[in-house]
Amino acid sequence: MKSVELRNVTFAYPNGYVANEQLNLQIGRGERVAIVGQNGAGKTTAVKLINGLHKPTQGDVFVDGVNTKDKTVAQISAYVGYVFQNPDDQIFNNSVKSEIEYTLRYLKLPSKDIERRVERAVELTGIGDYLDMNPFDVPYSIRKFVTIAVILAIDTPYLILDEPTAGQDLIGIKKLIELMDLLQEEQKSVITITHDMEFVANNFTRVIAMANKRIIADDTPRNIFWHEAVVAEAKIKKPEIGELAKKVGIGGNIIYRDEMVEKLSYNLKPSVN
Ligand SMILES: Nc1ncnc2c1ncn2[C@@H]1O[C@H](COP(=O)(O)OP(=O)(O)OP(=O)(O)O)[C@@H](O)[C@H]1O
Repeated sequence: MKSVELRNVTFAYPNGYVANEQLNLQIGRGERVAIVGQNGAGKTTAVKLINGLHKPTQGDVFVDGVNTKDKTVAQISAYVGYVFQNPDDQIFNNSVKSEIEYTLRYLKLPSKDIERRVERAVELTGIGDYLDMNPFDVPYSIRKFVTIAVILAIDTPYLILDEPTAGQDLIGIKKLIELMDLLQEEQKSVITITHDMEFVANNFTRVIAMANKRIIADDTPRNIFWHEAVVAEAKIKKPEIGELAKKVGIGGNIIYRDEMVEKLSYNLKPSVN
């Protein structure tokens, strides 16, 4: 099966700080996965292992069966695209268009192909009005879409989005969801780090919870959000509806508004007897 896989992976930064311990994880093509957990749990470190920016101190990372230790970051980035948490850490060209074109030119793709890829990435991210602007002059929410467009144009089978909803309004979030749906239809994998639990509950079926350098759960949103020990250890919050259901003592491990409405209307139905 084509997948990214972490096998018994431990990673220590050059200063000796161990940020990931004994990670085991497999994500197949076409899967959509959310990684959640407290600040400093090791989420960003883990995804940087997937795209080869970090190489494991112990254990192995495979991308479609190839060990990342045997490849350069540039080689792996043709398979795994990483959209940084902060777009300013990623952007270095002086126009939006040249930012999107940069890697494609580096890869020496034919100009017709570059044009086609840029056009598609721009259309999918809706940034057509900003192409000639300096990326640092466009609003933060758009700048994030510029960095997403860069990765879309490279057309990698795996995409990592670090905090994609941060700084986005409802329109931006809707655009992101449409994008993730489309990528999934194309059998591409989207791996998303996020602190936005509503976004997780509504858009993912697989959630990986991290705490203290380790993966502590890999399950559905409902099982994650109603596993109180996981919620406490990963320091995550249930989606608001889940919190409310817990407060008012409604059973059923609710995490969605519709479930809440259904449960409440059922409870309020007059008894037949
Ligand atoms: N270059 C580095 N050198 C040493 N320690 C680092 C380095 N980068 C990160 N760390 C440490 O590794 C730990 C894990 O960081 P990481 O960024 O992976 O966490 P995270 O779960 O993504 O957190 P957040 O949600 O805040 O982004 C943190 O304690 C962080 O301080």
